[in-house]
Amino acid sequence: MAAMSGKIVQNVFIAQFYQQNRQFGTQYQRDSCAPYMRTLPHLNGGKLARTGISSMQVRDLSKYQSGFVNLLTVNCNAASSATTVPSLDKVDFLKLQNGRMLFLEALLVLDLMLFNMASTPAMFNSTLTKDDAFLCPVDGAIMITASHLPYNRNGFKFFTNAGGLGKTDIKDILERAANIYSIFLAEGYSVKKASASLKKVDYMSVYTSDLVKAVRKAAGNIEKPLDGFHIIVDAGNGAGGFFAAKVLEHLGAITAGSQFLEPDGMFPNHIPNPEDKAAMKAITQAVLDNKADLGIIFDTDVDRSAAVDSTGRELNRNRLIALMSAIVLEEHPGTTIVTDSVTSDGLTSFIEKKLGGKHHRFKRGYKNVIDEAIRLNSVGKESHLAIETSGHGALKENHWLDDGAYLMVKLLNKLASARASGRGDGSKVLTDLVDSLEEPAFAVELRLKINQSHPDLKGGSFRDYGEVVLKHLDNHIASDPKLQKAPVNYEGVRVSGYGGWFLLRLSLHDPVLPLNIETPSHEDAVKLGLEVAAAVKEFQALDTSALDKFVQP
Ligand SMILES: O=P(O)(O)OC[C@H]1O[C@H](O)[C@H](O)[C@@H](O)[C@@H]1O
Repeated sequence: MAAMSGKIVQNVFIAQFYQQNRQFGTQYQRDSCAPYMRTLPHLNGGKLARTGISSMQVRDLSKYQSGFVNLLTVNCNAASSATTVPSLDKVDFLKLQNGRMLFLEALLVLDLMLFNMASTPAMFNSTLTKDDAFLCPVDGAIMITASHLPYNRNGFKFFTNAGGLGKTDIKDILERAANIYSIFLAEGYSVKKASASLKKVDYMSVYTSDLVKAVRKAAGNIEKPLDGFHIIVDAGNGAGGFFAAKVLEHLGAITAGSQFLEPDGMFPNHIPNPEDKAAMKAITQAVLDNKADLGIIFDTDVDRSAAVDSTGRELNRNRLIALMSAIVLEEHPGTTIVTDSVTSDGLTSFIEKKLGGKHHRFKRGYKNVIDEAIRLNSVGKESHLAIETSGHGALKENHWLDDGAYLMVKLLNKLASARASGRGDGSKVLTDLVDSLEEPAFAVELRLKINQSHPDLKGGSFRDYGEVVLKHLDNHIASDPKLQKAPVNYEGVRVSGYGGWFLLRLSLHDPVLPLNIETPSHEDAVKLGLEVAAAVKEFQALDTSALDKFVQP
């Protein structure tokens, strides 16, 4: 994911663009994203093959917007910002990069629908699946969310069935916004009038009923296939609270003890992130305290998830990948599982030796893994699952939509079908599937910052600098007989040694080189850490303090 720096405009707005790499038809995406061009061709009669993820977010640091998804908030903010309109007419829109103007543009569409609070996958789903009553698939969807980032990092996400937006798309949208804004100024601006065309719909009920149907179907069309199961949801005060009442309870599960279901962008309890230790501790504790069968945790906008079994064993990161691989490989023997780059060696042996599948360890970044799985299929290499240790996961059967709720539905299917076939062992059915996964005794991630203002960068970018560091490390490894470079590697420098491995790579968005180490012991990890420290010590702009602290005797 490439990031551009934010800019302060008239001390009122700060915005940043976050973009991801994309490999698909930018021209088509640009055209399909113009909100007032409603001639988007619908492929396959509405059931659309997805070619990517919406990946542009215009971030707005308004402190009044919370960190979860709420399209109603867009409406309210746009209306309340009307008082600031006069000061904006002098603004260069291309510098503004602010979401409010995009809302003005959206107001020109006919058939504009307001979904209220929704999850990221639900928004995307609305561009993919057919529902005549809701005019779905819609041509485009826009949401406001900070994803798992703090409340002051809200942004706009744009969804079309064709994938995300590129830099040129953003420029194009802002130019159109500038034009439309001048028309508004000339003809008289009225949010009230424009809002009258808004149709408020409860799209989440459409989306959740599909999830419910999927579990019922997997259990042989039983109405309440989870009858009596006690399943706890922790939404971390993000947007995922719906899963308890709208999915689990409809399937017959008891959800007592579920926590932090009420959206609160200040996240007063814990960060909604299935990789976060405090978050995993909170759901684990809730499962144990309530003697529940299973715990489910989502990130803020529900595109990531993880679970906890009845014994309190966390099913996240490599374990969640192993579990999903076991389920998918039962359905599609021999298929390729695409994962991010920081996955364990033990996961590879599990997928390949135990499950008979293929592990394609690719790059970090959910869009990267999904796009790679789509590419593999396009060249005749079958893949049904793309999944990251972060908890993002997408299945071919679900239009390659990275949907944390759908991942959990796959686990529920397993519970429900086991129950239906008389093997009602609760979450043991799941845990047994990953029993033989070998896990490292020691794992750590250290993030080494690049000081972008250091003279050592010689005016170049942090990326260029990071690449030089990686090249240097690569050469260092080649001359060390104790270390072996991974024969196949798509990102950074991955090296085996001392019974474990390390990977140093560039962060997708930050001026940081994350270093992951997994070894049989802390001592072995220190040995690998010392190798890296020796190789990078001459790079003055690299802040190695985290590594230095780690390798200290
Ligand atoms: O490269 P990093 O800084 O570790 O961040 C990588 C992560 O960034 C975001 O959280 C994306 O949603 C993830 O898909 C990605 O894996």
